[in-house]
Amino acid sequence: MSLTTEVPAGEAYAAGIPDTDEPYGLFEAWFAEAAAREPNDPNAMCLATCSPDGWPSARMVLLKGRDDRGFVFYTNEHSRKGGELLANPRAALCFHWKSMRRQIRIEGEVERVTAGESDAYFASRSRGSRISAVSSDQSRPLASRAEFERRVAETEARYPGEDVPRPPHWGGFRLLPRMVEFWQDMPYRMHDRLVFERAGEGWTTGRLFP
Ligand SMILES: Cc1cc2nc3c(=O)[nH]c(=O)nc-3n(C[C@H](O)[C@H](O)[C@H](O)COP(=O)(O)O)c2cc1C
Ligand SMILES: Cc1ncc(COP(=O)(O)O)c(C=O)c1O
Repeated sequence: MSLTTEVPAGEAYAAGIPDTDEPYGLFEAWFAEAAAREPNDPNAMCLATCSPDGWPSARMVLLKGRDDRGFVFYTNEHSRKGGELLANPRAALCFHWKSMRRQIRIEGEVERVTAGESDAYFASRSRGSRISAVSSDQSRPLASRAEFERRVAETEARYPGEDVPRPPHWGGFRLLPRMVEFWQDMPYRMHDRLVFERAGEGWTTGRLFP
């Protein structure tokens, strides 16, 4: 069974989302199409977190890994999102691929990835991005751009070689989905929505009114 349909450029899909009994195959099919079509960052997703007293916040992050456990992104744990995730480890993700008129929403609990996973990902980043991560107190007030540039120069001087160690507060989170919803634009706003909810080791599935 094919999980995807060719996207007519700039038009809505004629056919709806195919029935399937688990979400990951369909996610991979849509993600592969997005990677082939989107002009940049097909892995960009909106991450929503919530403070323990109920204030939500949302920002974009990049998906850096996916397996049967969940969806992985990397950030600074001292940031606003990091603090919220550590205090209230529940989150939501939202992909929107404009050229394909598709959305995927994912919700679930969040856990830290292992230090080994974070080390491996950090080591794969460019030297400049590692220097930047070490130099940035992400989400803290910054007096001026010059202050950040001075910090970057100090970090470069401290680590002249390739080895730029991962800060202990910089690492990955994995969202373990308990809900995944696929949304596809259809003519006259008669969109198609296919939702999956975790049920033990498997999934229940159904459609929602658009
Ligand atoms: C397309 C895009 C991708 C981004 N990816 C990440 C990311 O993977 N990790 C990250 O920490 N910030 C990323 N950012 C920056 C965040 O959106 C945000 O500005 C920053 O993490 C601070 O968020 P916070 O104050 O809510 O913690 C990205 C921004 C954009 C626009
Ligand atoms: C501050 C920050 N950290 C991490 C990332 C994750 O992406 P990468 O590891 O490719 O830099 C991004 C991406 O935009 C980012 O802006």
